[in-house]
Amino acid sequence: MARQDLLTPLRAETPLVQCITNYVAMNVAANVVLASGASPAMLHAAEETAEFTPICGALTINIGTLSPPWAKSMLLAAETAKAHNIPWVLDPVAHFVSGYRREVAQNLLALRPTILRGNASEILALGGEAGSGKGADSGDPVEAAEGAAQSLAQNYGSVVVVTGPVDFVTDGAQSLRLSGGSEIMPMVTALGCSLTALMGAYAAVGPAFDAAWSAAAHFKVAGSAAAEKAQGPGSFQTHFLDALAMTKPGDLGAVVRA
Ligand SMILES: Nc1ncnc2c1ncn2[C@@H]1O[C@H](COP(=O)(O)OP(=O)(O)OP(=O)(O)O)[C@@H](O)[C@H]1O
Ligand SMILES: Cc1ncsc1CCO
Ligand SMILES: [Mg+2]
Repeated sequence: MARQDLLTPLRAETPLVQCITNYVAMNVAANVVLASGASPAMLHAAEETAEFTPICGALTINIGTLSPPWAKSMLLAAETAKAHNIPWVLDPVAHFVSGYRREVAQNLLALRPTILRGNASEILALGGEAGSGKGADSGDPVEAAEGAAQSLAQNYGSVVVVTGPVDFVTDGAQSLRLSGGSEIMPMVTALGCSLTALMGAYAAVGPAFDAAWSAAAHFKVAGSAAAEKAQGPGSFQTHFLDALAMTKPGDLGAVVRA
């Protein structure tokens, strides 16, 4: 029997999601969350966290264009979300490229994110294994990071998602894979960051494991549909937003594999 996705509650509840993300992804991610059926707010000032984070359905944190004031906001927002039982998602972009970034990523991970999403190189390195990441881009196959994903899930109580040609989702006990999408997707910047934001939206309306695979499946379904119409990375972006909006509840289970 097909798994029940969370697209119906997402569109019914249109949750407010605080997305602390990088300068590259801000606009892309806000459009992705809106097109999919939720309400993004790209607020990151530490001074606003105490009032704003508690009224959100979820929080997402992406360290893509990290600097000290942002790191302070991220840690404060994650602590606030935890204190209010609000689900939060961590995207440790390129955390292995510097000691500073590694340290901030570890401090955030220690706050036990509800969902951790990264590409294979990011998840391998978080698990303490050597990878071949090139900045924000992955240089490793998803399968190579499955063991690290399972260990991280068990150690931090998080659902861990590794994205790539086939996505891997695990909570340390149960795992599944998602096929589909398009080879054009890694040629468009910030789609992974946008998926992280969408995972927050889904986490606001259902359990973490279902939220993680529903969001990842929404991207796979819309990515396949957009690729049929796109002529390249430029037109793909437009078709992808349209396809996210046109995806229907019940469409998502089709890309799930054991
Ligand atoms: N070769 C591929 N074929 C199909 N889908 C892909 C492929 N590569 C990535 N994707 C999809 O693209 C989306 C983004 O995943 P990706 O692993 O590229 O994130 P990322 O490296 O963190 O991206 P970024 O840092 O640019 O935001 C996911 O939905 C993933 O399933
Ligand atoms: C290209 C890039 N550089 C820092 S963050 C980002 C967006 C994709 O992760
Ligand atoms: Mg990324």
